[in-house]
Amino acid sequence: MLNFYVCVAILGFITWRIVRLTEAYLRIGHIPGFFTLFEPTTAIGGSIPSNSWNLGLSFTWLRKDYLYKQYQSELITIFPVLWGDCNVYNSSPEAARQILSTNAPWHRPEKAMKAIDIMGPNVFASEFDYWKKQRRNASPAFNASSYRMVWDETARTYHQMMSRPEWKSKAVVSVDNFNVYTRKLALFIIAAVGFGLPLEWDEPRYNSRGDMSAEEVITQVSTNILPRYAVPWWVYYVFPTKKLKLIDSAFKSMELLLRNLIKKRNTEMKKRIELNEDMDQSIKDVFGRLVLSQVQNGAKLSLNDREIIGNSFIFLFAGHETTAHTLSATLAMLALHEDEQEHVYQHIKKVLPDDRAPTFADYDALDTVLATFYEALRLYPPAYMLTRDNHEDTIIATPSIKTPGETAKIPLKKGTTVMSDMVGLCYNERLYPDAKTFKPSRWYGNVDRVFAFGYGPRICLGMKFATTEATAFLTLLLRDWKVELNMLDGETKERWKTRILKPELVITLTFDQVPLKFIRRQASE
Ligand code: HEM
Repeated sequence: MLNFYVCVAILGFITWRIVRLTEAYLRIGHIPGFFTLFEPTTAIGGSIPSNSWNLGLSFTWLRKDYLYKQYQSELITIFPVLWGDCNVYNSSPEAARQILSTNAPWHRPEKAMKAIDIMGPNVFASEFDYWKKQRRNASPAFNASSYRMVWDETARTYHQMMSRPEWKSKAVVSVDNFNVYTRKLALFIIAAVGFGLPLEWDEPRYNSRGDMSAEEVITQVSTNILPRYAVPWWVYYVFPTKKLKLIDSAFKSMELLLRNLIKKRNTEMKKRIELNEDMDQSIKDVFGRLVLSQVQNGAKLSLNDREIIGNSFIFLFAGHETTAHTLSATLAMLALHEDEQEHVYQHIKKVLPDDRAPTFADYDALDTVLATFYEALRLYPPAYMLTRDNHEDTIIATPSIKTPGETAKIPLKKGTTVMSDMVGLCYNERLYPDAKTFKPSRWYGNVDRVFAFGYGPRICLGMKFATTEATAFLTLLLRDWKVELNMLDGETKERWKTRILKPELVITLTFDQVPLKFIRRQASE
């Protein structure tokens, strides 16, 4: 009898898959592609490493040299036989622009956004008119005052880092994993400017009562977003493991922390309004601007407490690992390319003669510094996949690869999901000639093609936040220190690169370890 039920279940499953695959084939079968067992973005497909029968989450990176070339097409399809949806992957800049631009019938998929509204509705996880309300409210909080604050906080954090015993008065500093520093820096800047909560470098992780410090709460939240989303609430009660208790406590503490901060800022602002103070000039942090808007316009027109908490969380989610890893990648690339590092160093000295402290007013003049960050971002794009669902039958026009000079018109039916593959796009030779080479000069006076921050109305809200932080940090660090690779005995630069710069693609594209060496520069250099 049991065998009978097992056979029926298997037959049912096979029929269901055949129906799903046939339906998908009729919809997107005209685009070349291939079969695999599991969809890479499902739990099972993503957790099995990339091999001949399972693509794995990192396949766009591992196969970047031939994924699209083998089909002579910049759009391809992937049909998972056993589990998951059949999707289109895109590496064509023209197609990406059409899909991500205004008025297009393309929207972020609901299921992907569920993972990122775990602390409240926010600009990233919303769509249609509700997104417009979110973006209209959140955008003004990212302005020249907040960028100036990003700059100043970055400088403050850099000097705190330099006053640590492992850096202070040292001529050479060998670091096993520079991500530890860039993660801390990015976290500090989001805490200060995103939440209005300046942190101190040396604060202990736990206080004497065993409570987590603010830094520890934010770190735990930032590193446990995936388990918080994936583990159902009842598991915390049925299997209260140490790890789950820690995650639960961190998320609850974060919510309480932000709620208390809103209350405190709200009360302070109301008092200042009564005293007729002009707060438009004095409130610089993003969080403060969101609370100020609530105080001035009421929760109906602006964001309510849950939405402010949801957005603060999203700034952490979207801006922490992305900025931190790109900073490490930039330094790694500059250590690999000494000529480029020397060029940037000479430029910094020219912009900042007499060792004066750089300020936000120098941002534009330090364009060569920013160009190195853009180039590292292109080579290792942290937001490696931008997903959109099609809500109407559409035709995408893109230059034909098979017949150069002609335009390929590709019909995409309603219900199709297109993944804009940032690795594919950032290594597209049509857009970036000599794409594998680290060439910061490709960005001089030309930043229109920075795809790694997205495109169109949903382009990264924190773009200038991130580039300001990067320019400030890289300028300060490169002026004081020459960066080299921290290599194993007898290792070559190429071997170091192959060993270290092999990214993992999970929530974002990250590196496990980035070992670097810093040589203090002499004033006369
Ligand atoms: C190197 C650093 C960063 C990279 C590479 C990056 C990349 C991106 C990309 C590609 C998108 C568009 C996603 C899509 O279209 O589906 C995006 C959106 C977003 N980013 Fe960033 N980001 C970075 C830093 C930041 C920072 C520092 C913040 C905030 C402090 C931030 C906040 C956001 C928000 C709120 C959105 C959603 C915008 C919307 O949907 O309207 N990002 N980011």
